[in-house]
Amino acid sequence: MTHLGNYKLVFLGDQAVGKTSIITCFMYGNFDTNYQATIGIDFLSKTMRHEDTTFRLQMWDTAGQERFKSLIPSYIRDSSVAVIVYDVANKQSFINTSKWIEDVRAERGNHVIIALVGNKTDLVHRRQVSIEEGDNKAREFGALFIETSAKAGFNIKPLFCKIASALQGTETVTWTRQEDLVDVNLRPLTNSSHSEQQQGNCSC
Ligand SMILES: Nc1nc2c(ncn2[C@@H]2O[C@H](COP(=O)(O)OP(=O)(O)OP(=O)(O)O)[C@@H](O)[C@H]2O)c(=O)[nH]1
Repeated sequence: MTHLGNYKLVFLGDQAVGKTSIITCFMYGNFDTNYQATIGIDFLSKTMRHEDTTFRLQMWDTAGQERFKSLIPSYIRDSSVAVIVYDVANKQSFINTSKWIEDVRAERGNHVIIALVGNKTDLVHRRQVSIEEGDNKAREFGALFIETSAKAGFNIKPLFCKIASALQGTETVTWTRQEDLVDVNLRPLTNSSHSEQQQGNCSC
């Protein structure tokens, strides 16, 4: 049976890691090399279909700049998903994800899906964070994990499919079992990295 879920997603992470670019790629299938810092918080919404469910995703794109930090906690409080982004070519942005994850857990406990996202995989020769490091941190914090390139349109749709699968899981199980279910549900999707996903194509 088709039904509609309404979910709030908050995008967090350091300045210039690619939060806006990931959302723009997902929404419009394009990429802008010019950097325009997000001022405060931006809002976009998109409806996506996953299996027999239609999801309305309300996406809150936060600014990585320090001066806007005070705005963020109220958006964390309201969201059922936190997408925490780092740049695989910027080690410090990866280190700083721990603080974001801790903030989200402190506010929402287990009542939140956290997706850790290593962006800019196209910067192959500048990589400072391995897939293993990303995966280990995600496991440590009970988060989903995926690497993306907004520039190449790589793994962007699968990121949102992973999130949709996890949200579907939360409808049928209690929160304490959520992490088990996410593991089981998402295993087939983790293989999607063998080929670059075309924008608009959803592998799930
Ligand atoms: N090479 C490469 N560059 C990217 C990628 N994603 C984003 N960028 C570039 O990185 C810069 C910052 O991207 P944004 O999407 O604005 O980053 P942000 O995290 O939203 O930044 P704030 O709004 O300051 O928090 C821009 O110049 C983008 O073109 C990517 O996957 N690969």
